[in-house]
Amino acid sequence: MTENQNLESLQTPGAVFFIFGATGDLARRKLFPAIYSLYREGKLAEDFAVIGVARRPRTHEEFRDDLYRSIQEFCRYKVKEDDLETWTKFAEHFSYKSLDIHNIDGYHELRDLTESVEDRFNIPGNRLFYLALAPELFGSVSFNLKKGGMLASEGWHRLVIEKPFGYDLSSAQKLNEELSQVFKEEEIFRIDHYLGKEMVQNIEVIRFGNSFFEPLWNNKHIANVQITLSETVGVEERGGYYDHAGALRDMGQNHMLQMLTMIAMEAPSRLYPEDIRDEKVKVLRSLRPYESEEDVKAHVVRGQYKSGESHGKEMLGYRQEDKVDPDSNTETYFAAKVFVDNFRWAGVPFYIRTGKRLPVKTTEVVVEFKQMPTNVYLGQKHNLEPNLLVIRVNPMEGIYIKINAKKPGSESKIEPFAMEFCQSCQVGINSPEAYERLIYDAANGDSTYFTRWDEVAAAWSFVDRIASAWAKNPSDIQMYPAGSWGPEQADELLALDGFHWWPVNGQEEDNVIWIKQ
Ligand SMILES: NC(=O)C1=CN([C@@H]2O[C@H](COP(=O)(O)OP(=O)(O)OC[C@H]3O[C@@H](n4cnc5c(N)ncnc54)[C@H](OP(=O)(O)O)[C@@H]3O)[C@@H](O)[C@H]2O)C=CC1
Ligand SMILES: O=C1O[C@H](COP(=O)(O)O)[C@@H](O)[C@H](O)[C@H]1O
Repeated sequence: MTENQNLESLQTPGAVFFIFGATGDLARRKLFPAIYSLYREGKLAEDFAVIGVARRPRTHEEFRDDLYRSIQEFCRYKVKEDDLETWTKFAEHFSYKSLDIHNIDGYHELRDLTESVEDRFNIPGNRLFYLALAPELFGSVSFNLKKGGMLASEGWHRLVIEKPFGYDLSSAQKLNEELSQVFKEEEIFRIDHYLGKEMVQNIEVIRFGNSFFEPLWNNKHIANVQITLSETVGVEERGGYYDHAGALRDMGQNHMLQMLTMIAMEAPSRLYPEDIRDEKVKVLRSLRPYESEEDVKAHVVRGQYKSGESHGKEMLGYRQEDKVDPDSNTETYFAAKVFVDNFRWAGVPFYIRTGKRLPVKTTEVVVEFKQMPTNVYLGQKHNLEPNLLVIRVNPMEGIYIKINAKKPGSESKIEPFAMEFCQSCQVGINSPEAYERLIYDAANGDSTYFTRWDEVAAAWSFVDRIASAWAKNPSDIQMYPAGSWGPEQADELLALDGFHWWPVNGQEEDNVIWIKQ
C-alpha cells in the first residue's frame, strides 16, 4: 500500500475470501451484507469468490439461500425483483465447505474446492482468510491452514481476525506467537470495527485538515475530553461470551482506546499505514498506568445493570439474562478518568464511559475547551459556556461546535449556539458500513485501520491493571437500573474536577440554540 492511493477508484484485486464461521451471527449480520454492498458499488473485482466454512452441513444452494436472507434482512442494498439476474450472478461466486477446523483432512478437501473456484473465476491465487470464529479457535485454524496446504503459493494470503484478541496481555501474546508462526505481521489484519466507522476515520481529517483546530489541540486550550459509547441493548444472545469478557474487555481495550488514540495522536508526517500506527501506539504507551487498587478505585467506576424501565419496557437485570451466571459480578458499564502523559496532553483528563442498557445508543466525543482567561461580560451577569467541539460517530454522524454569541436583536444577551454539520442527514444510508470499508481495505492490503500488535499489547498492559484490581474485589460493583445513565459515581469522577458529562445525542441542552443545516 502506498501513500495517498486513491482507494475510491480502486477495485479489490481478484481473490478468494474464506469466511470461517460462515453460519454464525457476525457473518449473517455484517460480513455477507458488506460483501454484497461492495459488489453493488462496483468495488469488488469480477474475479472473486467466497467460500463459507463452518461445521454445519449445507449444500452450496442452501448456503446461497442463507446469504440471500442475510442480505434482505441486514444489507443497505436489498435484492429487488428486477435485480434477480445480478443476484444470481453474484451468488454463483459463493460456495460452502462443511469442516471442523480441527480436522486436517477437511483442509485438503477445502484446498480442492479452492483450486476449482480459482480456475472457474480466473482468480490469481490471492487468499483472504476471515476468522469469524470464537477466539479460542484462532490459533488452531491458522496452524491448520498451513498444515493443510491452504496458504497461497502464487499470490498473497492475509488473515483477518476478529476481536477479542486475547483475554489479557499474556493470552494475547500467546495468540500472537501462534499466529506469527504462520503469518507475518503485515499479513495479519486485526479488526476493530470502530476504526472502520466513517466518523472515526473523519477524526483524522477534522484534526489534520483544519488549521483552526491544531493550534488549540493541547493542554493549554482543552479542559477535558469525553468519550461515550452508550448502548441501549443488553447482552442479547451473547451472554456466554459477555459474562466472561465484560465491558472493559469488550469495548474498553479496543474501541474506546482506539478512539482515544485518534483524538490524542500527533499528526503523522505521511499517511502511510505504519506512520499512523506509529503515532497511535505512542499514545497508548503514554497512558498513565494505575499504580494500585486504590488508584483504580479512584479513577475507574464499574457497574452492572439491574432490572429497570427502558423506552417504556420493563427490562431484566443482567443477572437474569440468558447464559449469564445469576451471581455474576461482570461489569456491563465502566467509566474511567485517563491521562495521556505527554507534552501535548499533560494534565488533561480524558473521561471515557461505555455501558449496556443506557438511555440512548450513541458514540460521541466531546472536546471541552478551557474558559476565557476572564469573563468581561460578568458585569452584565452573563456566564460564558465553555466552547465544545462534538464529534458524533453513530448512529448520527457529524460534528458540531458550541460557541457563545450575541442573541440577534437583543441589547446584550449572550447565548450558546450550536452549529452543526450533520453528515448522516446529508449522505444518510450511503455512508459505508464499517465492515465494508475494512473488508475492502484488507483485500487491498491497507492496514491503516487495523490494529498492529504493539497497539494491542500496549492497550492490554493498560487494561490489565484495572482488571486485576477488580478481580481482587469482585463484588465491589455498582448496580444501576436499566435505562439509566449508569452509576452516580461516574458523575462524581468529573464533578471532583469541576466538570460534568455533556448531554449526548438526542439529549440536547435546553438553553442552546441550534443552527442545523
Ligand atoms: N456477532 C457480533 O456482533 C460480533 C462478533 N465478534 C466476534 O466474531 C467472532 C464470531 O462471532 P459470532 O458470529 O457472533 O459467533 P457465532 O457463535 O454466532 O458463530 C460462530 C461460528 O463458528 C463456527 N464454528 C464453531 N466451532 C467451529 C469449528 N470447530 N469448526 C468450524 N466452525 C466452527 C460456527 O458454525 P457451526 O456451529 O456450524 O460450526 C459459527 O459459524 C467472535 O470472535 C466474536 O467475538 C466481534 C464483534 C461483534
Ligand atoms: O464490538 C462490539 O461492538 C458492539 C457495538 O458496536 P456498534 O458498532 O453497534 O456501536 C457491542 O454491542 C458489542 O458488545 C461489542 O462486542
